[in-house]
Amino acid sequence: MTKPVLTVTLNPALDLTVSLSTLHAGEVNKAQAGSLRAAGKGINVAAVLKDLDHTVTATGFLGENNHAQFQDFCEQKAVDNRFLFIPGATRINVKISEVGGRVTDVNLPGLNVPASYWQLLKDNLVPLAKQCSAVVLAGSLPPGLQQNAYAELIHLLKDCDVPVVVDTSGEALLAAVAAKPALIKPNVHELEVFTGQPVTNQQQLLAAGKKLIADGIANVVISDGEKGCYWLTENRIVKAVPPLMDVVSTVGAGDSLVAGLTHCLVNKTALPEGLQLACAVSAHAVEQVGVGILSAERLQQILELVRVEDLSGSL
Ligand SMILES: Nc1ncnc2c1ncn2[C@@H]1O[C@H](COP(=O)(O)OP(=O)(O)O)[C@@H](O)[C@H]1O
Ligand SMILES: O=P(O)(O)OC[C@H]1O[C@](O)(COP(=O)(O)O)[C@@H](O)[C@@H]1O
Repeated sequence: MTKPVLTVTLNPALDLTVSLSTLHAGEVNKAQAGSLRAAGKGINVAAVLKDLDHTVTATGFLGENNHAQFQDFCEQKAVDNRFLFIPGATRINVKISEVGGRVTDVNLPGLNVPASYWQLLKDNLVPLAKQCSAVVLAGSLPPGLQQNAYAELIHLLKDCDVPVVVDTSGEALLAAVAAKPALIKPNVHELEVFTGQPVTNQQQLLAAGKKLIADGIANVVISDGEKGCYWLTENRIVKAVPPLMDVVSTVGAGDSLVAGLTHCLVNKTALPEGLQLACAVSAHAVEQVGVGILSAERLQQILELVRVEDLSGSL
């Protein structure tokens, strides 16, 4: 039996998605539909990995006042639930989804993590990770944690012989990169913040990616919304471009890409096939509210329409 993937969600969220035709800011808006789902980056990654047939263990922090939906999620998806409960309520993030695909996100800071619970999470991490095939650290850091929190976890995981995948932003990403995880997945905006340089074309994007490779990150994947994604390694650069999709909501596209990339790392799927699959998984996410593989047939249809390009010549 294959080993599970461990996902770590330090700052989960209940995503309140409201769908309306057009958002009028500053006015009373009537929504057509709404839903509240267990989410946050690592949880979305866990959901997609399950659909890609991985066993998954999930840890992180949940507020003890409103964890039912997360517990249900783990039960329904058969995810091994190793969350720690902390005082208070998990944040609710609001996603306003308009016809035509525009999404307005309102994300709260999250629940304060007391120092004793952070220590407990770190104490539990290594024994869990030693049984796993990969560890995914994903999402923003909640109040109470230092910006080097992911870097600390990466250092702890060095003894476990598992690839560590990181998806975060800002200072947390900066500190994490210095600790050298196996794979990072910034989007273009996160890359601009990281480098302090504009990334407005492919040349600038590749230059920033190559700098990260030179800094010792083995796999740098840069996502650029509907324009697709790039996977850079020391000796290869591959680009994947998704087909034109009917967008329902782009929330969770990045997390789905991370799940697809983790799947490829664990299965040692070669490039360019790996990026083609991960790109298809992420494009499939925009056809739905939430994340997941709705059917293997649909994923296959999208996969066949993803264009891959080898840019290794520009190394
Ligand atoms: N409108 C879209 N149509 C098709 N695929 C998309 C679309 N938006 C995102 N994707 C896919 O999802 C990936 C991640 O999206 P992106 O918006 O870059 O990530 P993040 O959510 O982290 O900002 C993209 O690289 C692409 O493969
Ligand atoms: O941890 P952060 O950065 O605040 O992001 C949390 C939000 O991002 C999501 O995980 C979606 O992320 P992506 O759209 O980047 O895949 C939401 O479910 C959640 O509300």
